[in-house]
Amino acid sequence: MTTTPVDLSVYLVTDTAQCTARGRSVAETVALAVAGGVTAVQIREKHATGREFLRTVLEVADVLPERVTLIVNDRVDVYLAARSAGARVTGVHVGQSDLPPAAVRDMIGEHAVLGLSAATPDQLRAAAEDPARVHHVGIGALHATRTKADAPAPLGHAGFARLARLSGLPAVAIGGVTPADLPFLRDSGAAGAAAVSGICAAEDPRASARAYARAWFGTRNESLA
Ligand SMILES: Cc1ncc(COP(=O)(O)OP(=O)(O)O)c(N)n1
Ligand SMILES: Cc1ncsc1CCOP(=O)(O)O
Ligand SMILES: [Mg+2]
Repeated sequence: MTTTPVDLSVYLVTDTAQCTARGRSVAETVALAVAGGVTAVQIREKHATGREFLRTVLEVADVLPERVTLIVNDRVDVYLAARSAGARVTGVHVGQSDLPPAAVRDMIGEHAVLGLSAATPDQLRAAAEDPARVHHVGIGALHATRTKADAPAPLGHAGFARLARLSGLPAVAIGGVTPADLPFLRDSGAAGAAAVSGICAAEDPRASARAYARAWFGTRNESLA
């Protein structure tokens, strides 16, 4: 059983209110961020109706090149509806209070990518052992964040590195992540770094995404030089 290969290195998680406050739609923000070098995008909608959420996913899928992974936060029904509509969506991200991985896996099928939030050694162990084949974990909060009111307490670099070492699955850092964190995260074995406000609330999402991509890849990738 295989899941789609994905590159989570520079992972944009969207926030509609932050995009709107900058006078841009989520899809416009994503298009700029992709031009700047993000490799994965998660659509996260905490206040939208199902219909609005689906519309946003379809709009984003339309502007995404095939190489960029598209993940739906929380809503398996929205993921399934987007797939039924022919959109290229890669998977779903759920947290510890959302549907359990086994229920999600049953609905999304064997090939879809399943991400799970984990903030403790027990949660990491359970994720790695879960027969639902969790693909990767989101570990946070790295730093304090104003984007998610109920985010777990900040781990700091040392706390993240300890959890990433314990994780049997690829680990993405989230929560207050800035480009300055990326060399440390990469060196501590993270599979990627996720950012919301650092890109959605930026004056120039393309330049901001580029700063994350350069910090992660260096100038190995000539298009980022
Ligand atoms: C990559 C990534 N990691 C963690 C989260 C947080 O998910 P969750 O704990 O379910 O919280 P909400 O995002 O649903 O508020 C994430 N979304 N992405
Ligand atoms: C969704 C989520 N999960 C843990 S922290 C967080 C929000 C991160 O937002 P920001 O990158 O703006 O700090
Ligand atoms: Mg969730």
